[in-house]
Amino acid sequence: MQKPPVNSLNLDLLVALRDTLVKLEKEKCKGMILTSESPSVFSAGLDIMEMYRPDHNRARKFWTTLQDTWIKLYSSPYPTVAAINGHSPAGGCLLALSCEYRVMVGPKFTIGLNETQLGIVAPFWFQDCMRNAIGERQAELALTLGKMFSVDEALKVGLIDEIAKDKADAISKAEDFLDEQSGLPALARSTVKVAFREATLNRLLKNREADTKMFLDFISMPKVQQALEMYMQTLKKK
Ligand SMILES: CCCCC/C=C\CCC/C=C/CC(=O)SCCNC(=O)CCNC(=O)[C@H](O)C(C)(C)COP(=O)(O)OP(=O)(O)OC[C@H]1O[C@@H](n2cnc3c(N)ncnc32)[C@H](O)[C@@H]1OP(=O)(O)O
Repeated sequence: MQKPPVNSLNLDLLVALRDTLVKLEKEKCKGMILTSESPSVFSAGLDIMEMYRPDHNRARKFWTTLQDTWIKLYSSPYPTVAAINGHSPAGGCLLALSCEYRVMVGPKFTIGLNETQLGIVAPFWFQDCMRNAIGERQAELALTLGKMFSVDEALKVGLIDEIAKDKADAISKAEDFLDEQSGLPALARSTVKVAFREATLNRLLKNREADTKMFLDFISMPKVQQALEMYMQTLKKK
């Protein structure tokens, strides 16, 4: 990802990500490493400006493109690794969680689904991804708190798989993971992957329109708009 300053996921970046994932699948990609050009941020998550005082049609397109991107990434037949070389809150954490393996550069960055802290709610499929990685108990604790994990904490709870000392080390560890996968029969590998992920995928696939409506209704609430405005001001003041 290369959208300075913080790879916030606006409609344009999501379209680019989705189209890339579609292309990789068509071209029978052997493996993908998702990382960031930024030296300190993997992705700041959803672009707050897409949710603040939104145009209804654009907000709908934004959300359905996010759903498309997640579905493509989460169900990709080829192996995927997140080389998390910076902070990874909320939607950034979702992207990492949707890969099969996570290597994160330590020690100073943080990762987690922090939505509760902003007065917004992580959608059920964000929650499912966290639950699938760290288990029901730890996911409930993390999500209700909106906890951002340090790299050490993330490793301990199973949110990431390995710690790297810098980006080059993260990429090298990610390549090791891909090398290990490359010797396996591709169809058997992808069938097992999708079997593990099917229930989570189907939950969104069967409820896409309801999920979109919930998002649009939620961001139309004055209280939510107020929370987003205050949050943007805090970020700008910083
Ligand atoms: C009842 C059922 C309800 C169902 C609800 C359905 C849907 C609700 C939607 C819920 C989903 C939300 C998922 C999300 O992803 S929300 C976004 C959450 N993201 C964050 O909280 C991250 C915020 N950013 C940061 O914490 C930091 O920026 C950082 C990533 C740690 C990087 O810090 P630093 O390097 O110091 O950079 P700055 O803070 O100075 O930022 C630079 C620049 O970028 C702007 N910015 C940062 N993050 C965002 C963002 N997410 N969106 C838009 N813009 C962002 C920041 O304001 C600065 O701008 P200026 O240079 O103009 O000041």
